[in-house]
Amino acid sequence: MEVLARLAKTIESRQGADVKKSYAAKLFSRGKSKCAEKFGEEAIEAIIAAAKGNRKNLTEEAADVLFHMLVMLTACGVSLDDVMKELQRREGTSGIEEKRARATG
Ligand SMILES: N=c1c2ncn([C@@H]3O[C@H](COP(=O)(O)OP(=O)(O)OP(=O)(O)O)[C@@H](O)[C@H]3O)c2ncn1[C@@H]1O[C@H](COP(=O)(O)O)[C@@H](O)[C@H]1O
Repeated sequence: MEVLARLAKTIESRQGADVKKSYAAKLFSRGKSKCAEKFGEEAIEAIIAAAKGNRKNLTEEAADVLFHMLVMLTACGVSLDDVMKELQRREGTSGIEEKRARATG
């Protein structure tokens, strides 16, 4: 978790940085749609690794997914803290129960 929080801070600090020196800055400079597209590409690569049952490859692709998700969130003005708060709000509520409440409510 500490690594993810540190990475989020590093990524935030790359906004407006030199695109020749920072990959995150390069993505930001291409706009939020491009950041979202890259996240989608990495997610698909993770899906393929999972389907193939390749644990090493899936671990690497999952790291790419998390990195690109943080870039996308930052580009859209959503912080990791915002997402953590949403997860915290959901803590203790079963997904099954939540879905049932949505269907009936
Ligand atoms: N965790 C990562 C990380 N994971 C993946 N990547 C990069 O994500 C890219 C994905 O590769 P692709 O082939 O899909 O993309 P590409 O072909 O380079 O780009 P496109 O032309 O397709 O847009 C590679 O360049 C990887 O190096 C990362 N780049 C940076 N980080 C972290 O982010 C920090 C800030 O990085 P910079 O912004 O580069 O300073 C670094 O210190 C790292 O901790």
